[in-house]
Amino acid sequence: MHHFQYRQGRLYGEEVPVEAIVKDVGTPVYIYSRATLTHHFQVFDGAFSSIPHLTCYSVKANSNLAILALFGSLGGGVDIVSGGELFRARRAGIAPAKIVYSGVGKTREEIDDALSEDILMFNIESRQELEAISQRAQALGRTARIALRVNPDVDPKTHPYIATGMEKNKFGIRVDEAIESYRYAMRLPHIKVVGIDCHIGSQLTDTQPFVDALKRLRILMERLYALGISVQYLDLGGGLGIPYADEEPPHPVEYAKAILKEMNGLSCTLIFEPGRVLVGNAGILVTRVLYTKTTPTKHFIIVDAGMNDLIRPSLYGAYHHIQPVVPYERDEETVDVVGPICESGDFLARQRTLPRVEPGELLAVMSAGAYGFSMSSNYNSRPRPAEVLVDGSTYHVIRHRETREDLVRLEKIPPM
Ligand SMILES: Cc1ncc(COP(=O)(O)O)c(C=O)c1O
Ligand SMILES: N[C@@H](CCCC[NH3+])C(=O)O
Repeated sequence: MHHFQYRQGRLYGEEVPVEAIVKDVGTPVYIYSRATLTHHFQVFDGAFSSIPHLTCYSVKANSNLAILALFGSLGGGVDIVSGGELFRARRAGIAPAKIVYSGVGKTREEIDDALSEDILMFNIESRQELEAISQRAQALGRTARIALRVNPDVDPKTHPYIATGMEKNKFGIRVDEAIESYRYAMRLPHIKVVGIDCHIGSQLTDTQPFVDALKRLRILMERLYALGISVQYLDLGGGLGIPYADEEPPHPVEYAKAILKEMNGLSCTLIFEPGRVLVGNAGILVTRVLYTKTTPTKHFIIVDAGMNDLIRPSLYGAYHHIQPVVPYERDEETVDVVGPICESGDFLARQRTLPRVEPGELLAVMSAGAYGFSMSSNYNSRPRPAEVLVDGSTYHVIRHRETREDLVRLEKIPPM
């Protein structure tokens, strides 16, 4: 369910015509719907209302302060993976007691910042990291609450670049090393073992891998319990997929049912780190057609958004539905929708059947709310797009379009 629908032949974000936003803000522009974001959060969070839990939105999916503040206002916490994300979360008013910190490469400076903020929990990904956090906590006179991120070695059946819970991935600690690591953690000064964590991958379209991972974590928890180590938090990560094309991922309620069934009376507070499922279909990227071009083998639609603005098609071969902002009856053709970047890998769609579009026309790239702006870059010295949050019949620019001055702001020419 999302709030980007046609009304009287024009695409709207909630009550606002997309063309009106473009007239004001230009293209390319990311547009998000507050009603959709709110609905998605409430459905996900509400699905677990029968047990103690904390929904920690995964900041990397879309890191705009307005989005973080919105989820914060709905009772959410956050999952962070860097000092930059910690800074954003705090700036958006997220309480440290609702922040969990994952990631394989936390630096000393980042660890110190998170210790000083007294976040809820570090999700530890290696022995060396555990030692580093213990040392820093001791040096700062703090106690670090920790969970070990366990790699349960289950196949999430997703794109290999975004599978994280298999033995060959860099993430987490192997299940058979976990017991020893927990015993070790219990002996370390200034470390308080409070949880167990896993995150097996992203864009999962089946509940089974989540259930399989939970089964393995349960067994581990029981073994830990037998050794006198009990944990208060069970963090199951994120990963629930969304429909981009014809995928049929489980509804959050179905996902919750499968998890709650497998919990089977296990008593602890569940933590979730959903990203994509909350924001993916709550955002679109609007781009303008610059030119069309036909070669002996192809029709190209050249638009003003490129792989620097939305890298998912180029990086993962990901599908994003593309539709005209003002649709009307016309012939269709099979096209490549490409950007202005000087790379043949710069495309938003390949071999796609679309209505025959004209230069100047607006296209909406759907399902662009997750890993869209947050993965954008300035490649080819392109200022990054504006971001807009629609709220009923009004809208707010929640990030201004970058300027050319922004591009060179941090650069300096040394004496020549
Ligand atoms: C540790 C961790 N938690 C949560 C997420 C969010 O994943 P998703 O956007 O698939 O829900 C990710 C990204 O895959 C992650 O690496
Ligand atoms: N960036 C990926 C998801 C990666 C999740 C990070 N752990 C995507 O666009 O699908």
